[in-house]
Amino acid sequence: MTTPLEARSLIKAFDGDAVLKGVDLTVEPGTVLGLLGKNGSGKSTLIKCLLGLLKPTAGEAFVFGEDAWSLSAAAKGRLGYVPQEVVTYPWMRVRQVIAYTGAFYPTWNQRLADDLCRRWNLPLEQRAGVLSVGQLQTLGLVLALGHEPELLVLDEPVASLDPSARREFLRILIEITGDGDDAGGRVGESARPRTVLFSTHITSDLERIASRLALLKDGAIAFEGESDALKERVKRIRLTSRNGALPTGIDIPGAIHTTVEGVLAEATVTDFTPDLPARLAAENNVDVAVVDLNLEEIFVEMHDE
Ligand SMILES: Nc1ncnc2c1ncn2[C@@H]1O[C@H](COP(=O)(O)OP(=O)(O)OP(=O)(O)O)[C@@H](O)[C@H]1O
Repeated sequence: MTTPLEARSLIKAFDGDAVLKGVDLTVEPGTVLGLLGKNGSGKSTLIKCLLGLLKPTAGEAFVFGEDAWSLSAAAKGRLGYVPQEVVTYPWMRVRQVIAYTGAFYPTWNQRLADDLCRRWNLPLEQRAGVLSVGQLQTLGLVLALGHEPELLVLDEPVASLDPSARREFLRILIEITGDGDDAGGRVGESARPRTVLFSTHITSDLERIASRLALLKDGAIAFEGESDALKERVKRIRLTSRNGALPTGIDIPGAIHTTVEGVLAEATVTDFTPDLPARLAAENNVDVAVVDLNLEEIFVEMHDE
């Protein structure tokens, strides 16, 4: 099976200012990869370079093994993309926009599109130009899902959705990316593996649906892997002195944000290993407690480094 998306040493600079400084990223078939990064970290830029919508300054991007910059119509047909700002034909009614888009795809599933519109309460007779930002984003999702793409790329897909539309969207995403007998689920009945790349700031959404995470930081991928692996690697540790005083200059390997207050020291470590607590305890005459962090806390810690 060909790799749906790949970036190799991707560099993108605007007016000589590099936003992406050498990104290597492979999105394997069947994965739901959440792309996480601060505002302005380059998530949209990376997505656009990956899809051939922006020309990289250097490096390469591939979609289904094809050079993203000269993508064939066949590869484009296997791909669904929702940009951060959905642009459509304002004078058309929602129903017409959907029919117009569907006409481009031999695999268009109108039943699926109708189903999604119903579930997201899209006003089919409304002119697209007067839709709210959230409704427009929902329409973008219908347009991207209607041809049952193998690869879905979503740039902050839920940013403008209200909580109930967001929940419904995530439910649908879980359905279509479900594996085994449920592949395709009720939405789209094909059993093709679905690969999803989506960028977001909303870490709780990532926690629910992403099988893997990529953290974009300082123009490169700071972490790529299963979210559980990230949680195993990044922990907060609390050291309490056993004799009323902490040694000066405690050396905690991989520590970011160390605070010392009286007999208590706290640090976040980015390369935690199970033997670390016992080692620190023995070396410093302290009691060590390990605190698990959720993705949001990890995101904040790693960016405040
Ligand atoms: N066409 C462009 N010309 C000049 N600079 C650009 C262009 N597109 C993006 N940038 C700059 O690149 C940086 C990254 O922008 P990008 O939109 O990729 O970030 P992002 O991570 O998607 O941000 P957000 O989470 O806020 O959407 C920003 O500083 C932005 O100003």
